[in-house]
Amino acid sequence: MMVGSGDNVTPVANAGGTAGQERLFVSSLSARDGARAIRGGVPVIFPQFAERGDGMRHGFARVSTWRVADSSEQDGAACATLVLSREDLAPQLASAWPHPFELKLHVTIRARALTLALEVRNTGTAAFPFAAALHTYYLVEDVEAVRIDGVQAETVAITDKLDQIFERVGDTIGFDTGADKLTLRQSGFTDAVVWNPGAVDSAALADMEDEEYRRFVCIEPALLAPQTLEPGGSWRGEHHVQVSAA
Ligand SMILES: O=P(O)(O)OC[C@H]1O[C@H](O)[C@H](O)[C@@H](O)[C@@H]1O
Repeated sequence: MMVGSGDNVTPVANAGGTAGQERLFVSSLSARDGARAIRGGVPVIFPQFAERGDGMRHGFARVSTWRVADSSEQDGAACATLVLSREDLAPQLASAWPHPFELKLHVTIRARALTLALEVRNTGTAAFPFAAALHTYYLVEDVEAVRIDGVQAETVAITDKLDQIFERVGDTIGFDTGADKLTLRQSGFTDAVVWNPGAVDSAALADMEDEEYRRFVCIEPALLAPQTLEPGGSWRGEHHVQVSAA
């Protein structure tokens, strides 16, 4: 599952007064039929990150069909809550991860801001460990113009493939897209992952055009060290994207 997929993409922000400007990248070759994870938007990573675990790569949440539990308009914001629980999983996914759980993704979209809040609840009778991330694909004009501040002491620039984990980051990341500036805030998520495949890896990805790597960067709020959730326990991570300047 991802936010901002395909034809019904919702603009995150009107940067610099440009109405309806798309902010999230979705690859032109991405599967949209649920057969594979969507290459773009905001895939929800749960219950494991990448191959840090013995389950499927990046977990099952991004290849499962979530339910829309609620949608509304409040104070000028469009809101929706999406839910995924064990009962929603395809049988082979459910049998591979035998823990009753509930995920809720609260999405709030304003003219110049997007907030995603992910809640994880243990609805079973035994503790389980999990990791999580919101694998946000930001659309940019030219990845080489991107500058990222706040994940390490120095500004991060992307000149080739970059796949880097930044542990224990602060709660605010400055993201200069090259065209304008976004402020990213996160809570609950302790880490951040920055990823761009570069030319060589991009060419090897079946669900991306060879040159599309130039058009995005992933900056992913993440909880990488597996967290143990006791029965009845819950965890919440928030991700807030704000257009701060044109
Ligand atoms: O190709 P995917 O399974 O969607 O993973 C895409 C990328 O996700 C994260 O950013 C990881 O840090 C990368 O190592 C990985 O290549």
